[in-house]
Amino acid sequence: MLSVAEAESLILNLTHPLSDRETVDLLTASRRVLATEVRCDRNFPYWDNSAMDGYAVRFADLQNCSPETPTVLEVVTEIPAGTAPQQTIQAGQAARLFTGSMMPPGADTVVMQEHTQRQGHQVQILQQPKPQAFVRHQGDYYQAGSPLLTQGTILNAPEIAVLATAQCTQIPVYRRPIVAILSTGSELIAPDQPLQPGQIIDSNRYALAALVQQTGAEVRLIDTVGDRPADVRAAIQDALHADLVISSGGVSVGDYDFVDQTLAELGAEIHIRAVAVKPGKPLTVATVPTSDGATALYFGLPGNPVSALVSFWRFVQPAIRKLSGQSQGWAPTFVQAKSLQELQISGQRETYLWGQLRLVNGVYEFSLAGGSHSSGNLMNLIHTSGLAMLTTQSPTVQPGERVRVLQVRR
Ligand SMILES: Nc1nc2c(c(=O)[nH]1)N[C@H]1C(S)=C(S)[C@@H](COP(=O)(O)OP(=O)(O)OC[C@H]3O[C@@H](n4cnc5c(N)ncnc54)[C@H](O)[C@@H]3O)O[C@H]1N2
Ligand code: MOO
Ligand SMILES: [Mg+2]
Repeated sequence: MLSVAEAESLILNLTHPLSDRETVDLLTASRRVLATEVRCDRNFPYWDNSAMDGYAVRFADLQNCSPETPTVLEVVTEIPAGTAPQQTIQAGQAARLFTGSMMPPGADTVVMQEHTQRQGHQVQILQQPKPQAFVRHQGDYYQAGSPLLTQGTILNAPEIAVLATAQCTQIPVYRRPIVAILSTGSELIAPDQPLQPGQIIDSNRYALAALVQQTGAEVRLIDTVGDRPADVRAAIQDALHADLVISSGGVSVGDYDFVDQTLAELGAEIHIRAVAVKPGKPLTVATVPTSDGATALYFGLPGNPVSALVSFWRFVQPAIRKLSGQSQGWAPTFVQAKSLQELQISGQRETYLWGQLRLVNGVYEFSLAGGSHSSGNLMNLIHTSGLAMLTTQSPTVQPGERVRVLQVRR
């Protein structure tokens, strides 16, 4: 059986970023992935400007200014923000200006208003400034033509602000991956149907749809299918129009587990059948030829609700991130946390225990979910924000000891 690390690297090697692009505007760019490098042909700040409401002065005019020995300057012009200075400041002169106002030629320093006393057309400078004080110089923060944003960056508020400032209003991004979601199982009913003995309400469909959306991909729901080979085959063929397929159920060794067999019939190359991980041991990863000559990446997740979610977080989410064109940050985030309880595993599989991860006074703390850690128990998954990882080399963690925790972004 493959180790988790082997499965992870195999999956990432099988995942090829999409190259199709589309254009979005600044208001629809959130969480999209930039498909090109962006440079700006302007400096930032665009021009020297004031960081304070006050007076633009010539530093050379000022000597040992204090309330007792103020320098008196002639205020020859006013420069409201948004206007261009009309006048060069000469020796003995000052300009009234405001935060964001352009610096006038001749002036090199700003004195904040609180350090001045205005008297008609004159201003007294009551405190000696440092040379160039409160001037935000052209190009201090960014020099025209240098790289600004790299291809593959996820666009969040800071990056969108930068794009707006660079006057980049039509933004090339990668198209979102389309992810098909398919639940298999003759026992499954939809949540709005009456429950008959032996049936199970399909929860994986909804959990996986939420996770796929949170990962920035587009969901394509395939009709839930019973454990009949012909139906499973038709459903998988339907799903293969997507870039990536996630099915749940039917990947173990039971008589009604038809996913692997169906994939093989469809010409798939099956790369993974099981991983030494708990929960989530039966995991099918395949590449399947599609009718239009492309290849879809197929994840057959185990049906148990916890196994399906943990497999998604550990293996599928990184693949969707890579598929999306993100240049980095595909891998799950692991942090070192202090365990609040004793953690213990048995058996030979790398094991993930779910619970809550909190940052308390700068230290991550992991609190194990109460109740049964069974892969069929989705009830105590509520509020899960971390999965503590225990390996066969160190199968126990004492309260207060450190443990690696996979951070589940909420
Ligand atoms: N003899 C063995 N039996 C099992 C093994 C094994 O190694 N040998 N592995 C066990 C493990 S571990 C897991 S995990 C499961 C995986 O089973 P399948 O992927 O084949 O899934 P199913 O048999 O179809 O269902 C398992 C379980 O999950 C429930 N389920 C399925 N789909 C959904 C859904 N959409 N929403 C909610 N619940 C779902 C299903 O009713 C079953 O209870 O196999 C073990 N068995
Ligand atoms: O590996 Mo299964 O996912 O433990 O229940
Ligand atoms: Mg089964």
